[in-house]
Amino acid sequence: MNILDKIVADKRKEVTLKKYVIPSQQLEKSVLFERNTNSLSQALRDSNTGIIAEHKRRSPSKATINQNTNVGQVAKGYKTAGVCGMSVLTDIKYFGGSIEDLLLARASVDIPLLRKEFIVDEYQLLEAKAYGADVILLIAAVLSEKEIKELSNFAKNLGLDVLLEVHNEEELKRSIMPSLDMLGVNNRNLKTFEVSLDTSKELSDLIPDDFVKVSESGISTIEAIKTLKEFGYKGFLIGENFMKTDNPGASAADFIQQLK
Ligand SMILES: O=P(O)(O)OC[C@@H](O)[C@@H](O)c1c[nH]c2ccccc12
Repeated sequence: MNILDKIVADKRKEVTLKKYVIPSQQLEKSVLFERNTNSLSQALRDSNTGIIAEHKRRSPSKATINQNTNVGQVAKGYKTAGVCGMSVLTDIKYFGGSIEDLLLARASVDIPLLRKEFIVDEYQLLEAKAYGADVILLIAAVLSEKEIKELSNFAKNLGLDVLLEVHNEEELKRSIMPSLDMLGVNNRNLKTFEVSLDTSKELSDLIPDDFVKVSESGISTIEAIKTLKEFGYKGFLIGENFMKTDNPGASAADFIQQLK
């Protein structure tokens, strides 16, 4: 079993338990369920910088990145920095996040928020909406074409933007469908943790122009963004490079300033 299989097996158990504790009907009663969402794909289309900044305490590939964060403050810092959106990791076991992190970010800022999670069940989409998300991530490596279709349509009906993440040509080819807003290429292989920006470069031509292209992971330099832009990317998902500093918001601000 690779790490991704383990994460997904644990996730299925977690979702089963959560359904008992907080049934779907209860999620639908959340005041946030009625909230009008903000589109990240539109924000990226309108932007020259395209930064999506992530809140990430730790990861299986890196252990601790930053355990002393106040997610509300990080969200405000990212917003002030001028990011297009913020990604909030909500997985507890492997990334040290929580669904409450999403809620705290929502209470602090009005920018588009991405629920960064291993989504395997519609329940998690109801939860995303109920806790204030605008966007959800679907990971092709853990979903069939049918699952991607069902989950993305379900998300669209809730008014959520959909970012579909791929890592290779096979995943990309079976995943392209109209219910997606953004196609993300993860430069990190979630099974081996190997990182290479070449993944984004190699797959860019295969992504139809109607989708906003996002490059994810391992981005830490202005040079990298300039190169990725030449390959058609409009969005850049950055976690560790900001989170490893004492002040993620300030480091995002400094980065975005240099991009302008
Ligand atoms: O910290 P980085 O290398 O900048 O990466 C951020 C983000 O791309 C990464 O956290 C990520 C991309 N896809 C994921 C799927 C699940 C968990 C995490 C991720």
